[in-house]
Amino acid sequence: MKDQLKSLITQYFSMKDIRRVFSFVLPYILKRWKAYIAILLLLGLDIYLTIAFAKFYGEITDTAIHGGYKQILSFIPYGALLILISIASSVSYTFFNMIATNGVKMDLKNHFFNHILRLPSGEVSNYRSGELMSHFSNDIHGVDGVIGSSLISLVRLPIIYIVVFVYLVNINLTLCLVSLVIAPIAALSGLVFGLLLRKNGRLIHRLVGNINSLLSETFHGLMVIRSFTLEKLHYKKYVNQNQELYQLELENAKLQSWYKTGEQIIGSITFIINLSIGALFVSKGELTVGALLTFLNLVTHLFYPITGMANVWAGFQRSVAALERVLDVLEKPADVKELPSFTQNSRVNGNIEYRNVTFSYVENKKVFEHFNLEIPKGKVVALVGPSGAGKSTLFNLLQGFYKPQSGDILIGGKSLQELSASDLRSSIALVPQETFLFSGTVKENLFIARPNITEKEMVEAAIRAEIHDFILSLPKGYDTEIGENGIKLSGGQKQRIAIARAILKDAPILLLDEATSALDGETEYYVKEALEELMQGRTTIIIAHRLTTIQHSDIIMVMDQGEIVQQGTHNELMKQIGLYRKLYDSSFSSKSESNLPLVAK
Ligand SMILES: Nc1ncnc2c1ncn2[C@@H]1O[C@H](COP(=O)(O)OP(=O)(O)OP(=O)(O)O)[C@@H](O)[C@H]1O
Repeated sequence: MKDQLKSLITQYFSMKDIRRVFSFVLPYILKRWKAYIAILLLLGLDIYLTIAFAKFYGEITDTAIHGGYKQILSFIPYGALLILISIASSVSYTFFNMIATNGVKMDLKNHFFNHILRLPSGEVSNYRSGELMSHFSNDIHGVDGVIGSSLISLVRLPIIYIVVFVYLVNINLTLCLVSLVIAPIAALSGLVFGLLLRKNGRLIHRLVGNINSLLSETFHGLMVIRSFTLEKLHYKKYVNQNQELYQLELENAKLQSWYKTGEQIIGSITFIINLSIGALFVSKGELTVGALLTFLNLVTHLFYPITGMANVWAGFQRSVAALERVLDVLEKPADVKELPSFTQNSRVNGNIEYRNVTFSYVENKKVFEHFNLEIPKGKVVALVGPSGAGKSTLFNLLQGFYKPQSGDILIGGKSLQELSASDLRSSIALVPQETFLFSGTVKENLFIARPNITEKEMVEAAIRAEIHDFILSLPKGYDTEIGENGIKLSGGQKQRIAIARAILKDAPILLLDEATSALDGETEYYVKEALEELMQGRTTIIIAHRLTTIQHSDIIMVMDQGEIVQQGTHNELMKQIGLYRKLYDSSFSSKSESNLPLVAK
């Protein structure tokens, strides 16, 4: 317990975390420097107005006591001017503070999104999507504590304290010294409060991240949850996490209300003591009523800058707790400098060569060791092999999603290391097993293939992919909404959209991850023709499951445990005793030849 408290206190005063957060937000603050300068100037005005108003109350009171009606009237224009300036200052302050706070937050979110898009695939797959969402929806907002008005308070509070102190010493030194006794109490209570809030803040951010992950997983895996009747279990999990969050937030609210009450009590005590002593001075004629009023008006400024500074510090702590989760992601090195985008002119083509490649996703579990494979330009190569042989990994490596630990991958003699992600990925069209459709129309989903696609090209591609008639049968044809918010397509329909995308991308290298079940016999017949046409003149690698595809490929590579164990044409391989024949026989024993899922799973 003692050690825990000690480490909490050490953390609380550790400048390392604060420095980490500041060095991160500083460039964003500097980008909005005009707004920050404006806020600083307005703070000067605010300090002037604070003193001016207090002086105004005092003087008008003394005039009311000693002077006449006419003299009081002469104060009115000055008072009105002060009010006008105060309104203008407050409106401008809100405006500039909005720019300084929300502008920084906007830039930060953009940067964060950009960074995630550039992170290596292996890194991103380690994060739960709900957790990443939570960084955007929750954690980044924690930056409030170190930017905008919170940051300006670092300058504002000490200045206001000094200015008011000097001004009040001039009014009455004794009263001023009495007020100073309160300062240590205010400082201590502020620090304790910040310490406790930091601890809770960390727990709350972590819990919100977990809750978001649970929600995201639940919605993504709803079918699995339903088929395994996990609804009750997931509901209980959610309720428990929510309850935990509620307790933490309740604790936070209690802390804050205690702190506010304490602040009010100390403020009231200071006020009463000052009023009593001040009244004594007034009765002795050492102080005018107006001067006492001015003093009482300003004395809170000897108190709240201290608690305010403690609050700012607590705000820093909360921000550190929230932002360290974001920083953990941001400090991971990105894969590419620029966000990749489609390039037409610097696409690559040629023989594809995996040269002495050693690769593992996780340490000590090599998928490939000194792996070699050459795929001739313009040929169709089918990869077959049992599950886990490394077929998909070959695709991942070729597209640069993962980098080999040693060895090299070359296209047309050029190492992938020399190619930009834009050039590499613009050269490859992938038809995956599972097609992802974005929320939007059919047209939008086809147009993502590359920029500047014409309507004519789009329709031609859809006709070739045997999906045009189906699209026309949809309520709004190519303008029908599909994806999450729209009409749901079958696996086969989605795959044909993916083929149309590949046709439109018109890339020199084609990667097909054949689905075993997405296409029925009839559709396959049509799609096969489209695919065969698409493969013409392109270097094609197919993770093949169907006999028809395998038979029409130029070379079949049989893979097992990260190695090519056999290669040749279908007829050549059938003559050999080996894995290919084994896979073929086991698949054939129960299936008809026309639509054959060949690869053993
Ligand atoms: N993202 C990943 N992280 C860690 N290991 C992975 C990852 N993806 C694949 N693996 C592992 O790498 C090995 C090769 O997997 P890969 O997906 O390339 O096989 P495959 O031949 O395509 O299998 P399938 O036909 O079942 O898709 C497997 O042992 C698998 O568990």
